[in-house]
Amino acid sequence: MASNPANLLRARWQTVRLLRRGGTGLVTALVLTNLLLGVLPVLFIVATSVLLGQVPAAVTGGLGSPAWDSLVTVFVGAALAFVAQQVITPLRTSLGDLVSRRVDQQVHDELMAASLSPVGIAPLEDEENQDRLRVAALKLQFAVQTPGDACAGLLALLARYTQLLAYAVVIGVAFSWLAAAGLILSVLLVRHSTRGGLSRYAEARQRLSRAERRVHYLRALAVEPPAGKEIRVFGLVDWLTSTYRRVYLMWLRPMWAYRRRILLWRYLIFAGPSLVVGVAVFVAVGVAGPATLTLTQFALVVQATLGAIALGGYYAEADVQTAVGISAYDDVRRFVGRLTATAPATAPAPPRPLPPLRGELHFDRVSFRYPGQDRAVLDELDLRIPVGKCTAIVGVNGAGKTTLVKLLARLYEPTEGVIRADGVDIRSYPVAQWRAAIGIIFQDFLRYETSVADNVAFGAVGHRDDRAGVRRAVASVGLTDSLDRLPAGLDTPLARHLADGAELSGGQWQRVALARAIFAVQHGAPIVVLDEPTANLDVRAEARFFDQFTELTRGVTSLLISHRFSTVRHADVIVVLEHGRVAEQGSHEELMALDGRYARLFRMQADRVLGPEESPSDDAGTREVLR
Ligand SMILES: Nc1ncnc2c1ncn2[C@@H]1O[C@H](COP(=O)(O)OP(=O)(O)OP(=O)(O)O)[C@@H](O)[C@H]1O
Repeated sequence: MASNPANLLRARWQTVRLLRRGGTGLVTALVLTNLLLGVLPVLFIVATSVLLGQVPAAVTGGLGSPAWDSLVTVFVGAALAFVAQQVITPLRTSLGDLVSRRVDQQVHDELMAASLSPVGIAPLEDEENQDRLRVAALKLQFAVQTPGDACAGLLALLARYTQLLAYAVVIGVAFSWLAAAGLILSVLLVRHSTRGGLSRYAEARQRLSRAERRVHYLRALAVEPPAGKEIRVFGLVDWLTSTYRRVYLMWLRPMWAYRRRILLWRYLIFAGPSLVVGVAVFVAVGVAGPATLTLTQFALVVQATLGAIALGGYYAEADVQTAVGISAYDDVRRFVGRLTATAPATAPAPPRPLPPLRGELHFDRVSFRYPGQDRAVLDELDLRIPVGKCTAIVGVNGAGKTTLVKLLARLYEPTEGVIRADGVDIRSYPVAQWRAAIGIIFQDFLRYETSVADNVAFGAVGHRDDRAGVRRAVASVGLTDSLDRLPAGLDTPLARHLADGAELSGGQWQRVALARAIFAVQHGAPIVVLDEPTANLDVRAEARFFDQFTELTRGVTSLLISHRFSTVRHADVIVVLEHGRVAEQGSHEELMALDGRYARLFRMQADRVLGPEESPSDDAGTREVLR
């Protein structure tokens, strides 16, 4: 959150507007309870001061005298004011919690809607967006000083400031308006230092959020099961504890410096003068009071002055909540704003329905650079993928194979050039419709913590009820037997921590993902893309999968990305990608005959399988080995 006053004011105003989401009835009730909590302490000191003033007359009049009766009435009034405060304070807390949770729920919805809104994923990967989102989402997730808390805190301030105003009125009426104004001024000065300091503190925390992210990452390494294996096996405990300590201090030391500068010095600078004013008023009351004031007035002014001075401090129910919560909501707003401001993928022509594909997918001089990166991953790539055939893409790590798939799925748009389907720019089709035409299994496919059936059916979510189709897809990847052994078959949730949940092996998960792609094909996806589909499969499973896959994807345009040549060689066309361009393209036989990069890579892998002496020299033999 930017520290300039205009931005601060804007952020506060946004939070005030957020209050509407708490519901009119609930917010009104919270406003009223806060106003009451502002007035009741003042009523209490008025009552007790009057009580004190009436004591001499009541003592003189004795039990049962009118003065005594009046004393009792005032006492009851004071007691009522006291009891009402005790009753209303927890009520205010509960109402505040309700408003807070209601507001937070809606902020969560806003955040999710915004995160899901961009057509591609580039805005989600933006570093600044990530930092803002992480901080705001963490606060929301753990309900720590959330935007909702800021709303409840803002209303809690009503109670405090109403009280301050009422004390000032009491002092003005009973003693001196100048003293009242002086007191208000001194209290507001201290408040300014406290609140301003807290806002800046929240801002400083935002500035150090990257360092904080690293602290959280290292903490997670220590406590989360996936990292637990390697940390122990590689003996990384000492490394982890010392790195954590170093990184934590790298975050904490500037935080301490900020705290000293922002909180301590600000407090001393502002609190000093205000203390002088407070003491001056108090001395004036002490000196002039006994001569000019009645007993009631004297008690009233002393109590009101003490009460007002006590208000010049930190408000536990409002200060951190508003400072941090307002900053959290500002982060959410900025994140949402940046995402919605991201230009939607431009359609060069009015959207049109997707006709059946007949010819080719063409990456027409496509260049691509990831946002914020200098290096072009794809460089005027000219690649033609024949429709209805199986094309394999090979290339060294980082050659841009997965990037190519992300562009095809329109998760990013090319920096230059156009991707065409049968000559038509794919951006002229509605993005949802285009994506529905592609079944993609990414290398890092998602393992949804839901049933096996859902994990498969998410390949064509519109056909989630097609249990027979799910079973067919599962059978085609050879998973039927293993799944039958699960507690609830296809309905078994794939997460150990869920009731009756199960955990699958890496290879079983990969088969589930492949079944997802097959399910998409069953439901008419004309293009299927598999990124490293067999990396976790054993040799038999791989061979079986390809027999089935060829059968099931007959007529479908399939794209295989793999480092395993036993997978690649099944393709009709093989493309070697290098430095973001096509280096070679042809069938396995053609590329072997060419004796270029592909042939070299192929032989290298054969050598690894059998050793160079046994490595078959002729192509037919090599094929046999790698099958
Ligand atoms: N989200 C991203 N932001 C920035 N750079 C990225 C991103 N994703 C990938 N890259 C970079 O783009 C380059 C190509 O990555 P890509 O994943 O397409 O390679 P690949 O050919 O699929 O590699 P591999 O065989 O290792 O899977 C790499 O240098 C990588 O560092």
